[in-house]
Amino acid sequence: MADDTSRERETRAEQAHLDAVYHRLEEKIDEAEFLMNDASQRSQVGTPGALAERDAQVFRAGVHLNRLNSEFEDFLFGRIDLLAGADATRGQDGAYLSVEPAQDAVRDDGTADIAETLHIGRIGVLDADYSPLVIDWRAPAAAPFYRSTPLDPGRVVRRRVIRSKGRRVLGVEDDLLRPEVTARLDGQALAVIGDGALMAALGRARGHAMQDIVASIQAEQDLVIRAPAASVTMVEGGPGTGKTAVALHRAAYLLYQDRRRYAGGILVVSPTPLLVSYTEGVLPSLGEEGQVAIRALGSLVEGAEADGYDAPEVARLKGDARMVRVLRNAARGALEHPGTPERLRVVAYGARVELDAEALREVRRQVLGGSAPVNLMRPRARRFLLDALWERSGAAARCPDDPELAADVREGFDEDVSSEPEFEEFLDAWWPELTPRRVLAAMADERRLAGWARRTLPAAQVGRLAASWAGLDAQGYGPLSVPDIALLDELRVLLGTPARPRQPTEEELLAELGVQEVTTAADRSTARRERAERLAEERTDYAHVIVDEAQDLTPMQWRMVGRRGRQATWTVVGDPAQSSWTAPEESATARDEALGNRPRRRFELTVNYRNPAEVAVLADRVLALAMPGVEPPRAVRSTGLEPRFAVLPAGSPADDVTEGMARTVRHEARLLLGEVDGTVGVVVAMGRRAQAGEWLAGLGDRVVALGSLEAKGLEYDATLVVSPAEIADESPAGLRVLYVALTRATQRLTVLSGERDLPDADGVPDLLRD
Ligand SMILES: Nc1ncnc2c1ncn2[C@@H]1O[C@H](COP(=O)(O)OP(=O)(O)OP(=O)(O)O)[C@@H](O)[C@H]1O
Repeated sequence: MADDTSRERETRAEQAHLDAVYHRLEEKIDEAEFLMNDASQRSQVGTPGALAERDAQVFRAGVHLNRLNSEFEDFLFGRIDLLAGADATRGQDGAYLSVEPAQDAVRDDGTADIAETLHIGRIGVLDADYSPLVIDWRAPAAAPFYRSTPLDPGRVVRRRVIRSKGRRVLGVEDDLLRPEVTARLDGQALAVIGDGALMAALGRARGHAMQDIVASIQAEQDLVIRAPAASVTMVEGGPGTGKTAVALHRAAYLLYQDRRRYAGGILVVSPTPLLVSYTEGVLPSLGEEGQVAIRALGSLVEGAEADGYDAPEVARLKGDARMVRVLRNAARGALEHPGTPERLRVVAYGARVELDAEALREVRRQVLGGSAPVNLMRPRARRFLLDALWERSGAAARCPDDPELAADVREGFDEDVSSEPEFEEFLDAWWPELTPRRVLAAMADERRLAGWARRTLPAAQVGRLAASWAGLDAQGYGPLSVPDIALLDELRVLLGTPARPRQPTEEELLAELGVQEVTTAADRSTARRERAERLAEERTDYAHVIVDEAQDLTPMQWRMVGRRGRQATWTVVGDPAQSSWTAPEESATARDEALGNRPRRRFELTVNYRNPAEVAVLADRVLALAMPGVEPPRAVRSTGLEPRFAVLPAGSPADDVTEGMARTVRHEARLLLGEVDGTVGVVVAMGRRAQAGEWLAGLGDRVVALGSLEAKGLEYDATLVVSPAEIADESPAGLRVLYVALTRATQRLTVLSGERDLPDADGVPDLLRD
């Protein structure tokens, strides 16, 4: 361990490097600004070639300035000191390419010289002489910063994490990867400061936003982040192993590595809006914005947004792949509605022709014999109606023998009928253009739904399903739950969207009027940006799709997500032991269908960075009940703070809200708030969500109440888990949901039991006893 003076000396040395980096950044900002000015002066020139060049320059300089001006909390965060490499070629970023040390890098007496020092940061910066001042964390030369371990150090002797804020270096933490070597740098012995950066990072207080882990990515995580973008990268790992963090860093890595390819957009699918807002800041902190869309499962369909939950049995039905058949029937059946006309009367060639209800039913049956989406069958419906009318009119019998003449007569008949406004009105009412929402609204009618679900869903469950949509109006607007969004997406495909004549753009209208467009470069760049934003919003097919908490996607949700990455490469991260979906095998089948026969690469993460060992031990008992035989991840940290067990006041039945329960939860939450600097999460059964929010009123914004399903993916410095038995009993996947609840704490855990939990004399509930 180094003394204070060497700590100060090392910090000062890093400060000098950071000063040099900022000096260089300022030079580059000046250069970029000069380019911008120069470009705008060239706008006077006015030839088309010069204008295009000016636009390109302004664009490049703008991007550059933007990146340099970004507020980086710790722009420079790492450093590695390396032995001489086995070969002496340099890569594009000025660093030596060799991963392995030269044979004579370490002398026989165990001494060695540091041959190269690399600083690692959020973006790369070259000095004026093209030597690397900072290496981008995603560049190949930065990989040893993450990959080297004492077992396999490669050229790295010392790995250093630099903590800084703005332009000030606050401190350094070192790991010595070759403790057996006595290394010298510029003639001085290599100092080693602190106990390593990982523990320092893990111990810090949490806020309501996830932090990036760029300074302390571990080797097994780095393998995933930098895995080649081959078809499907599957990552499994227990709670707290960094799956979400790794997935987000991988998005940034892919963009760095092949920006052109991923300009097609990266979609990150997250289970809840809470997790979306928790993770949203990570990519901007890595210097990436714009190309990555993080969306909750309830926000994947344009124009519909849901964050509500259904009762477990209803959610189970809505997620089941059998819903496809029900929806197909509904999409067709919903063509008939209370106002559907039962008779078609037209005048053709001066005579009245009529189709009655029976005839219309037969025509509808024939039209639906096709396989096209329902809304796209309208032209077919028109044709079949005309055929039926022609048949009924008897005109066929009076037709001339000459086929050409006969065709003319028939064409005249069709035109005659079609020109009647009544015919169009009839068609609109008889084959209306359906929207997914309208069909969902139709499914709220239990009798109709029973017909569409016959032979598919058990009759006894249809009523509950229909009742879940009772709040929708006839157009399908009203409260939606998250599983409804996948149903709307399926309906969107089953119904299809008829092509509409394209509206001319404003520019085209102006051009038609002979008006010359007069715009500035700034106007055009705004227009370009707006167009890009609009495209991003409308985008439904991505170049890469990352699915977080993949174990929770229902078969219907896999179908929805699969449609967004038909040509994509994929990263799928999850943990079967945390699945709140009741039929995980069905989900796995649906996942395999969505991913098709693309080759898979599998990775496993094995270390729990979130929970202290004291918390993990307790959670592992529930894991053993929920998934016997599954190996839990290894917790790397221990705090010496045992979880606390408290019991609700005697006589307050756990399934009845009482003053006592409210008081106890409040009291325990307050205790935890006093014990940690950061956040406190109070996790209750879904049925208690609303009440729990009220219990905590006035305790400030460091504490939040969560239903068990909402806790997915999140973490808090301290967690209060209220009645494990209530959480476990709430659904067939309840034990796995409880496992999620128990693995949210980074420091402290309190478990509060009611009578139903059968606590022992120490207050330990039945489910958590050894
Ligand atoms: N290498 C690392 N350095 C510092 N912190 C890390 C590292 N890896 C993970 N963490 C931290 O551990 C915590 C858990 O990470 P994350 O939420 O990504 O795990 P997860 O596997 O997605 O968990 P869960 O399955 O419970 O959702 C986060 O606070 C994350 O910042």
